[in-house]
Amino acid sequence: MTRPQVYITRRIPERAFEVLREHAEIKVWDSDLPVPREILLKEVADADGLLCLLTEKVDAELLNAAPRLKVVSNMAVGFDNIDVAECTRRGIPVGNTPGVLTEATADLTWALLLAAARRIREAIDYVREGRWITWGPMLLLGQDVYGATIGIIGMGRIGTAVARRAKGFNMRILYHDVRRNEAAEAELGAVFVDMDTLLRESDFITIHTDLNPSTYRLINREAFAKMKPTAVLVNAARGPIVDTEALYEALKEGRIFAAALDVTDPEPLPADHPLLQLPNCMVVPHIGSATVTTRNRMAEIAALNVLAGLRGERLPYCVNPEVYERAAG
Ligand SMILES: NC(=O)C1=CN([C@@H]2O[C@H](COP(=O)(O)OP(=O)(O)OC[C@H]3O[C@@H](n4cnc5c(N)ncnc54)[C@H](O)[C@@H]3O)[C@@H](O)[C@H]2O)C=CC1
Ligand SMILES: O=C(O)C(=O)CO
Repeated sequence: MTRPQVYITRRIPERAFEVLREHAEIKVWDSDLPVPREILLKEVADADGLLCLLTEKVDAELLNAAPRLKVVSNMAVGFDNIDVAECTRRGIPVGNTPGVLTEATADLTWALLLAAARRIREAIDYVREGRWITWGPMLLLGQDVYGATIGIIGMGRIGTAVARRAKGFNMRILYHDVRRNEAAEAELGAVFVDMDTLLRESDFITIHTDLNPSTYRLINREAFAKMKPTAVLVNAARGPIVDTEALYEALKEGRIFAAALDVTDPEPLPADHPLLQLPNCMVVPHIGSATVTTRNRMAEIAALNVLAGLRGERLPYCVNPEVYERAAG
């Protein structure tokens, strides 16, 4: 019997290969850089399963090039790179990797929040550049975190994990979401507010929504105009949720204190991008889930999703479960 073919779009942790090896023929784009689109379109021609990353656009063009595809498995929790409706229309289940990266991403969010509040990037440059002559009463003054107000936009898995850490800093926790999170309200004393209140009252604003039409450029010029001049913005969700030009203006003109970004629009940000020249902006290269354990677990779940899809079983983590209702109906 011929074995199913799986295409993996990047070098990923070995754990994925351990799960799949005895069940499928695996072909991998064995590189740390993304597979060029024209090669991807050729490689999926005989693929039964696709294990891809957030850097690959899975759209009608790709699906047309992959007539045998039975499953698309994203090694990420976010799936805005995938045309899920088109996959569903074609009866293809789509998998993602929720939960296992929640704590790592919340940790990174806090690393960014603290570093931006206390101007750590500027402080490191200051020492490296040999400018550290003495203790300075007015040197590199930042913002207090302990006891401040944090505003969390998107109180899902990661938003809630960020809020848990905020409890340890004795913070007042505000949140906004399209639905109430009563568990977070009960456990953490988080207070549900409208966006305006969150923007006006928060000392720290941190974004944890998925990217969808309602969150695209949610943080725009009008939003920045409502923030405190001492506010710190953190984005570890998706770049396009923040309007980059509006952010640049707000930082440059001192309308907010600082920003720290794990994700950008465009992504990657070119090395000569004006945002990177600003002392009050800190950017890291989308490393929210980048710990050894987390990436191993993401690879494992992504592979288990592929395996289930190849066998015609329900994916352990499926973003379009309606695909099964269609099949049953
Ligand atoms: N920087 C990184 O490396 C990582 C980034 N992410 C991003 O974080 C996102 C969130 O992940 P999870 O917490 O696991 O997802 P989740 O689905 O548990 O939480 C997302 C929350 O956003 C809310 N939401 C959606 N639209 C909204 C709107 N217009 N206004 C307010 N709230 C809205 C949802 O109701 C939900 O509660 C992912 O979709 C992904 O894009 C996730 C992991 C790592
Ligand atoms: O999982 C995601 O959505 C990421 O952004 C990377 O872990």
